Amino acid sequence: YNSTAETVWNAYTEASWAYNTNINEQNKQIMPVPTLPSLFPQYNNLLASMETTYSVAKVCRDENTCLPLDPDLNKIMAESRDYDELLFAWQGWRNASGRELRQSYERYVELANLAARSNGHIDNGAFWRSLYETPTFEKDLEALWKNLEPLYLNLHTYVRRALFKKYGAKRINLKGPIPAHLLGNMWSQTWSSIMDLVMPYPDATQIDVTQAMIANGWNARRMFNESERFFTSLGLMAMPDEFWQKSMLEKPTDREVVCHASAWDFYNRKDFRIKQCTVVNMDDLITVHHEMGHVQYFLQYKEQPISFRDGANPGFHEAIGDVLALSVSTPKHLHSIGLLDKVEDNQESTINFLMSIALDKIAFLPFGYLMDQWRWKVFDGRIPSSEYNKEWWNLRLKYQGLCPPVTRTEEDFDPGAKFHIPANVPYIRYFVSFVIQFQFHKALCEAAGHTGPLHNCDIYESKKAGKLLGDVMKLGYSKPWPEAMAMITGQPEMSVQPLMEYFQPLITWLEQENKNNGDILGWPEYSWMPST
Ligand SMILES: C[C@H](NC(=O)O)C(=O)O
Ligand SMILES: [Zn+2]
Repeated sequence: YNSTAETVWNAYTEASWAYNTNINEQNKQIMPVPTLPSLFPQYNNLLASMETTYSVAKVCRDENTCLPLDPDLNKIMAESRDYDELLFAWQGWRNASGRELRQSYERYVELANLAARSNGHIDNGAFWRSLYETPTFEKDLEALWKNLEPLYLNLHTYVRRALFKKYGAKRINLKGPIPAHLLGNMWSQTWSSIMDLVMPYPDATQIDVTQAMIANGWNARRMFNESERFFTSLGLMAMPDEFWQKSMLEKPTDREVVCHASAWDFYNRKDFRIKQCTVVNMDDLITVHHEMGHVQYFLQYKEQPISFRDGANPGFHEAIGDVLALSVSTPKHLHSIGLLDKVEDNQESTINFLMSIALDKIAFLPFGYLMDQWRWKVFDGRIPSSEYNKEWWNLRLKYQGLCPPVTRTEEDFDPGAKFHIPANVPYIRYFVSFVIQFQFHKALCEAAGHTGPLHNCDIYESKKAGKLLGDVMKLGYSKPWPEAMAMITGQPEMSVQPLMEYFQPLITWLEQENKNNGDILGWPEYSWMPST
């Protein structure tokens, strides 16, 4: 089986790569040709066409200026502070992507459930959850969220106050949800792009790495080289030559591609690639480490039988790169690679630094949690297609405290405006990753002999930390993930304690700040919407 599967999976992956890096009819046909005797050629075709619709969608200002998501609309969402310009990009993207996908998605749900049932699962959501081999998985996740919710509520209240200062009372209700297009990101999933609006201490150290990267002439290749250097500094593996020859590290100018970053295993133990439309900024430097973490995992488990060439659970695979990025993001490390001119070790700089990390890591948690809450209910029928968008916004309100800036209807299909929905990529893996990556970080910091606050830890050059991580990656999917968890952290469970420890100084500061401002946590005026 192993040798046959290697051949067949390699062929399919090559065909899929050809299509993802050059979207055209011919490559699409080659991909659904059932290299695997697939029962569902129409299923493969439907998946390909949904991913194509998403990846080629553009928003036109006028007949000769049409903007793709990557990099143009993402840049507007991150940098514009003009309420109406942000609304143009936000609404335009949902019209061009989500709306166009609603019909296909309804068919996809039927076929995905059919495929899952043909493999013995009650529905596709059950199949996705089965990969965690944890009977109490949903209960465990809810318990993690309940522990994290107070942290998110404090951040939400603080950011809402800052946006109130910027956009005023007509657009921000201090007792209501936040309009979803003002958070610096197309999906409001990470908020670090609005750090300038929420900076706790503007006179203290502020980490604007993007300017430094540009000023120091960084390019995509440099970003990947820096990431590789961090991995090898831990005694982990360098990228094989084929990686540098065959990866797509920048957006081509002569063809359509799927820009959403991804890492690829070609199942021949030699060929591993990343496809990323890299932009020179801090966000993408973190993404580079995220994707390189996937390739490191591929390299570490490549001698496993093909059935075990996967993460201990999907969350493990998403966490590896992010763990290293936690070290790279420290002022100390950024200074050592010439991206920060001075490191100040005082309370104000610490709060600024923790805020910049929290705007990505804490802000993300409710989004990471709700994405598959919505899909699990779609797959098991609790959310009928007639309520796709209503239930999506109910979850966005319940967990993220967001509201749409303009009225939504069932003509819209806002979940379809997020890559993973049309691309059939599960998402709870990122919620799991954002919790366990702090457990891994704490364990590796201890192995590296770090003393002092967890948020200052940089495991750079620690061979002990590298060995701890490498030994677990070598297992791949061959052992139950609690065993892998225990190998790293000394205990088998997911826990929010390391995350809370990391952010403790900020938690204290946020609680005090919100009290000083007389602000409430949450959004009791839940039906409020901004006046258009
Ligand atoms: C968090 C998730 N990361 C990824 O797809 O690699 C995302 O981008 O939405
Ligand atoms: Zn990933």
